[in-house]
Parts: sequence; structure tokens; C-alpha cells
Amino acid sequence: MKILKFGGTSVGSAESINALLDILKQGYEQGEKPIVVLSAMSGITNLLTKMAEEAEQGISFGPALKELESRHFTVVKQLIQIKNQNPVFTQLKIYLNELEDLLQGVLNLRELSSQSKDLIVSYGERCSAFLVSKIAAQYFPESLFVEASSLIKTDSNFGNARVDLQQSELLIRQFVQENPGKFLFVTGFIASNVNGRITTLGRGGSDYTAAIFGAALQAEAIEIWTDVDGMLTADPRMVKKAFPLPILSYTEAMELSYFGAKVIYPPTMIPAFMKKVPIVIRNTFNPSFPGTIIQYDSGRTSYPIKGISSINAISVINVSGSGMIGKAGFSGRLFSLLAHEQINIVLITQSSSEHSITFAVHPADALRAKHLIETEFELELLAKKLEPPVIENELSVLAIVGENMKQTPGMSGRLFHALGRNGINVRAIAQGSSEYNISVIISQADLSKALNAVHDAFFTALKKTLHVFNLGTGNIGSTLFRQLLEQEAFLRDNNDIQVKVVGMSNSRKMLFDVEGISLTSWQTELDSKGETACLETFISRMQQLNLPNCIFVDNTASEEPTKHYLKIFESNISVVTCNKIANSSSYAQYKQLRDTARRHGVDFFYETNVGAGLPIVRTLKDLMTSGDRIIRIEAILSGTISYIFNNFIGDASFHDVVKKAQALGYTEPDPRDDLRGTDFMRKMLILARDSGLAIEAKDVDLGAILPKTCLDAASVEDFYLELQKEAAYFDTLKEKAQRENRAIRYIGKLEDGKVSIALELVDEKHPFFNLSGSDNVISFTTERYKERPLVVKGPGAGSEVTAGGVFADLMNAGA
Ligand SMILES: NC(=O)c1ccc[n+]([C@@H]2O[C@H](COP(=O)([O-])OP(=O)(O)OC[C@H]3O[C@@H](n4cnc5c(N)ncnc54)[C@H](O)[C@@H]3O)[C@@H](O)[C@H]2O)c1
Ligand SMILES: N[C@@H](CCO)C(=O)O
Ligand code: NA
Repeated sequence: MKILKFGGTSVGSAESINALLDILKQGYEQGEKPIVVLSAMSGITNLLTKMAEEAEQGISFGPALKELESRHFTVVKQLIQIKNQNPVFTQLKIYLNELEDLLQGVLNLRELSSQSKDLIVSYGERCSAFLVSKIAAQYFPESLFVEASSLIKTDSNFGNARVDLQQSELLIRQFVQENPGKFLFVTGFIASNVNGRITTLGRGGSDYTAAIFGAALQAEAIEIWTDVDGMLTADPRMVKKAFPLPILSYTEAMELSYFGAKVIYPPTMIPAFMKKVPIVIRNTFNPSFPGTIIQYDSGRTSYPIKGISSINAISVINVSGSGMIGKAGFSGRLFSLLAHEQINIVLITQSSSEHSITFAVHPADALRAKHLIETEFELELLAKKLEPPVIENELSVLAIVGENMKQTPGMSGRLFHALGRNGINVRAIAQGSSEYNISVIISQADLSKALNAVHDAFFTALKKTLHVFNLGTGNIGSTLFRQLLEQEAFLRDNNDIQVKVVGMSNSRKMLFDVEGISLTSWQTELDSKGETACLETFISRMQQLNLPNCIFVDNTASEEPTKHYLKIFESNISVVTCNKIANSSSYAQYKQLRDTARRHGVDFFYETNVGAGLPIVRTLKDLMTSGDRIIRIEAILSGTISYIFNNFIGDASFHDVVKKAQALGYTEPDPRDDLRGTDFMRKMLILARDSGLAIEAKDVDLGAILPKTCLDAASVEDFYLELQKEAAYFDTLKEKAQRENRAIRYIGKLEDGKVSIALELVDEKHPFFNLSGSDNVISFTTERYKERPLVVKGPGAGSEVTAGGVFADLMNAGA
């Protein structure tokens, strides 16, 4: 035997009643005749309450009564065959006339007792259960309408009556025995006292009716049919990835529903809990979905916790002072005071120093609680044994819930890692020794970010979603987008990671989409839907969205964005960049960036600042952190210049080779940055700083490649013209090299705290003689690599290798 309870939305209209009938018919074909408990049609209980309260004020209830009639009569017309309608209309009319008389009485007397209110409200369930039983009778002739008020007995606490479970269960069993083979349609919510007066069961009353029937008959299950798929892992309004839980224990369900999962009201489950009758949450409008089973034991699922609950708005009160230390009974006094005044305490923490107690209350109670404490502890406050209580507002509670946590170490670690990694400050923590709930208090502004980060940490098959804000959609930016798109499936299947580019901007346009901008059509979308670019707005939008696992990527060559890095770190967002400007301006800034990133626990990754995707920055960092010491660095770090001298042979003209290097994507957006040595200088400066030297750009001894006229060219166009004019200068250099069988190399050195870059002719014995394409090469001579240096060599410019390096940094920043 099963109990099926249908809530207001399931009996709210002809369509939903049809859905309900389909569910019953399916069971009926298999010989099932469950007991069906019904709520009032959606909205009717509120309407009845309003009518009663208004009648007491002298306000006419006529129009509302008409509305009530029409809601029910419409369903009769739609779902009952014409020939059967009359008796149904007649009974409904009887109910409505009784109701009218009652309301008229209230109106005349201008008096509404809670007893009359219960009676008035009871018509909601009586009308709906009667109506559904008559509709059902057309398919199931043994249908019987049951007014449960005669079976559930309570005290006389109208509005929220206490049930006499023993007597009620006895009456229910008797009734069912006396009506064998019947298909029962039972009113939810209503009961009666010893004198037979109608009472109601308070919040969640129809669930309670179902639970009482389930317990009385030791039902196989109680199914609560509603309009959602079950209890969810988290609040779906904030967590898009929330999903229905297959199985929960009663305790877990209590914990989760307490924090806002409004599917059932936990106290109603107690009778079922005591008899170990499982409760199943089902969706009337998605009946093939199995829903959530709430049973005695927790049951194993593939996740370490069952759900994340949250309370959006909470206030915290902190009581501290020396007067509390070692003083037994202080907290007793404090909390009985609050309990006496009906102030509900949501969470309590006290440190073992006993110097302070922090507790959370609903914001509406906070001020009252503070005043109560101030009055009660007036003497202690005067004697300065206690500090005045402090209220903090705009806070939220987030809790992870699950009975299996207690056998699983590392759960709180995972929780706090997800929060810390996203810069979410934890204000207070509570974990009961039962270990099935760990609660934290955080700022309300962080709740959505925290819920998503924690949900990712515990639930998603995907370990996480990285949210990327990308600046620069040129060579490198656009190549990165293509690589991300091509790698999407691999990342999902092998790394459990999803990368969403949620913001992008170039110097003209910017675009945002929290669901991720399509990396197939970003170009057209940016052009057609993009707003006019504004860096300030781009960054403040990123801060406001406050998304978890958020990374800012700078793929520009501009100074502007670098001015915002500090602010970005301060918002707990990591930065990945191929832009060298931030690291190569003043040493003070270089230092401040690192200090700020470290303080906020976020990453600053810039592998592509030196040698594009080649592992140079990382290698140097590993050497330094593992205690090696740099003796000497020798390097070719301009891909452009390397390419030029590798191809400036035979008949080739210098001008043409430079043009080619630019066309191949090796040069900076402005190729003069490469040929003047600025770009190389920046890289040497970054390496020198990363190896521990506090030096400035002016300290680098930068040798020139170009004659003065080219160095001074005012525009890129002029520059190319000058290169053509100076052809003879470059050809002389080329011929000298060829004559001596040597190669032209632009080589950077770092030794004894000095950095220099100079043009050299090297012979075939020199380790840098054999290079091709845009090759970079770097040789580290260190304490550990003294006899033979550690060498990294390979293509050090180009959009594929650079975007690839940015991509790898992105993955590390998201790790
Ligand atoms: N090409 C390489 O091999 C290589 C290697 C390593 C590093 N890098 C670095 O990559 C970066 C980008 O190079 P690229 O070749 O892609 O340049 P690019 O000129 O093709 O693209 C630059 C992009 O940045 C945008 N931009 C510039 N200023 C902006 C601002 N203030 N706000 C928003 N967007 C802005 C531009 O609109 C453009 O979309 C440079 O810093 C360069 O040093 C390049
Ligand atoms: N323009 C740069 C790109 C790599 O940083 C070069 O030629 O080396
Ligand atoms: Na690199």
C-alpha cells in the first residue's frame, strides 16, 4: 500500500488534474489503489484566509467567493461528463453556501477566532478532494471521498494543532479495514479536536496527513507529488548545475530543507521517520523521473556529500569579553534569554578561548536580540566584563550536508579550498560532532560564487569551470580561442575542466556572456552584439559578476591593461598574460604585483613573456625555488631577429626578411619594438628580476642592430623605408659574416649582476651557431649546472606556440 499526496499545483487546473489521473491510471492498471491525499487547489488556502481576515475588517468577500466558485466549477465543466455534473455542482454549492454563511457571520460580528478561521480554510481541501474523487470515479468506480477531519484527532490548538498520533492511527486503520477495496481520496491538512471541531495542521499540513496515514498503515512508501523533480543538490536559482538528489536520509533531508529547499516541511516527516516509511518526492509534470527517496539510512551515492544548503540573508551577533572566560552558565543565560523571546538561533560558534560567542539569527530578529542582551547583561557591560554586542549584516550561511562525510576525511579541506581559492572570506564556521553538516558564514555578495565553487568541488563530473575574461583578439587572442575550441572535448574528457570565455574585448568592442561566448562565432558576435570597448567597464563588470575560478587574460601589447593588474589581484582574480609590459616597467611595480598576487592567493603567470611557449620562465623559477643559483645566462630571445639572421643569406634583402617576419606573426604589433632591441631587453630584464636582481630597464646595456636613421624612424612605414635605404649597411654585415663563415647573432648575457645585449658574429663552434626559423635558445649556467649548462631551445615566436603557452598557463592558473 502506498500513500500518494498531491500538492496545490497538482490539483490547480484541469491540465494538472489530468496529469494526476494519468499517474493514478498507470498504477491502477497494475492493480494499485493507493490512498490519495489532496491539498487545496493552488492559491485557494491563501484566498480563504484573505476572505476571512477581510470579512473581519468589514470588507466584502463576494468577489473572492465568486472566484473560488469559478476555479472549481471550471474544472467540473472540463473534466466531468455533462450527465454526471449535476450532483457535483450540488455538493460544491452546498460547501460554498456553508462557507458564505460562515463568512457572513464573521462580517456581521467583525470577529474572527482561530477556530472559525480553521473551519473556513478547511473548505479548500474539502472542495478539491471531493472534486478530484468525483473526476476519478469516472475511471475508478470504487473511488471514495474521505474527510480526514474525522480520522485525524488533535488538541484544540487551532491553526497549528498537535496530533494525537495513537488515536489517529487507530481510527485510520479501522476506517481502511471497514472499506476494503475502496480507492480513497482524502483531504489533507484538516483534522478535528475531541469535540469534533475542525482544526488544521499548520505549515506543510497535507504532507503531514500523508505521513500520518503512511505511518498508520505501515505503507510501503509515501509519494509527495509536486512540481519539481526532487530535492536538489543546491538552490537552483543560484546554481545552474544543481541536480535532483536520488537518495537522502531523513536527517539529511531535514538539514537540506531547513536551509531553504522548500519541497517538504521536515517536521511533517516525523511519523514516517518513526515507522521507517520511505518518502519519495515526485514530479507530477515529469512522472517518468524517479525523484528523490528520503529513507531511514543515508544510502550511498557517488558523491561524498548530499547537498549544499544556504540561507541568503543572515545576521551575526558577536558577544565578547573577559567576563565570559571560564564562567559556567554564561551561554545558558544568553541563549535561554533569546529562546524565551522566540528568537531562533541559526548557528553558534565559540572559540575554545571562551572569549567570544558568535551566533547567527534572522535579520529581522537581530536588533531585538542585541537590545535583549544589552538589558540582560547591563551590569557586566557597565563593569566592562563584556563588550557591547556587535551585529554584522549582509551575511549568508552555506552548509555542506551529508551523513557519509563522517567516514570521509578531507571534506572540510575541499570546502575551504574551494572558498579560499576564490577569495571568499569565511566569517564563522560551525560543525557539529555528528559531522553531517559543516556550515560557514560568508558575505552575502559572495554567496552565489561560493555556492557554485563548492558545488563544482563536490558534485560536477566536471571538476570545474574556468571563467575567462580575455583582452586582445589579435594574433594571439584569436589563436587562443581556436585552440580552446579544438581542445574542448579533450579537456572535458581527460581533465574534467570546462573553459568558458565569459568576457572578451579588443580596442573597439567588448562582449559578455556568463554562459560562455561561442568560440565558433565570437568574431561576428563581438562585431554585431559587442558594446563599445571600455577597459574600466570591462574590469568592473568582471568584478561585479564575481564568478568562481575566474582568470583575466591579457593578450594585448598595451600598457593600459597592466595598470589594472593590482586591482584585479585585489579582487582575487588570477592574471595570465603574454604582454611583457607589466613585468618590464619599474622594479617597484614588478615587486608590488607579485606581493599583491601572493597576498590574495591568486596566480600571476606569464610564461610567454620570454621565448613564447618554451619553458623558460618556469625553468628559471624551478631553479630558484629549489635553491640553485644563477651564475650566467646567455640567450637569444628575439624570435624575430633570430628569424631575420637565419634567413638574411644569399640574395635576400634585409627589408624583405623583416617584412616576412612580420607576416609570419613573429614580430611585436610594432616591429620596431623587436629591431630596436626593446622586446629582447624586456625579456632579459624579466629573467634578471626573476633570478633575483632588482634592476631597471636603464641598467641593461643594449647594443643596436640598426643604424641611427632606422632607429629614429617616426612610423612603421618610415621604418620600412629606412630599412630599404640602408640596404648597403646590412649587406656589408652579411658579406662579412659569409666571408668569415660565421653567423650573425643578437645575444643577451646576464653575469655578475649585469645585463647586456649585443650583436655578435659567432663561428661554428659556438653553441648558438646552429639555429633556424624563429629559434630562441637560452643557456643557464648555475651552481648545479656548472660543467655543462641547462639549455632550452626551439621556436620562440609565432601565434601557435605563444597561444599554446598562454593556454598552458591558463590550465595551471585554474588548477
Ligand atoms: N607574436 C608572438 O610570437 C608573441 C610571442 C610572445 C608574446 N607575444 C605578445 O602577445 C601580445 C599580443 O600580440 P599580437 O600579435 O596578438 O598583437 P595584435 O596586435 O595582433 O593584437 C592585439 C590585440 O589587443 C587589442 N588591444 C590593444 N589595446 C587594448 C586595450 N587597451 N584594451 C583592449 N584591447 C586592446 C587589440 O585590439 C588587438 O585585438 C603582445 O603583448 C606580444 O608581446 C607575442
Ligand atoms: N616579437 C617577439 C615575440 C615573442 O615574444 C619576438 O620576436 O621574439
Ligand atoms: Na616561455
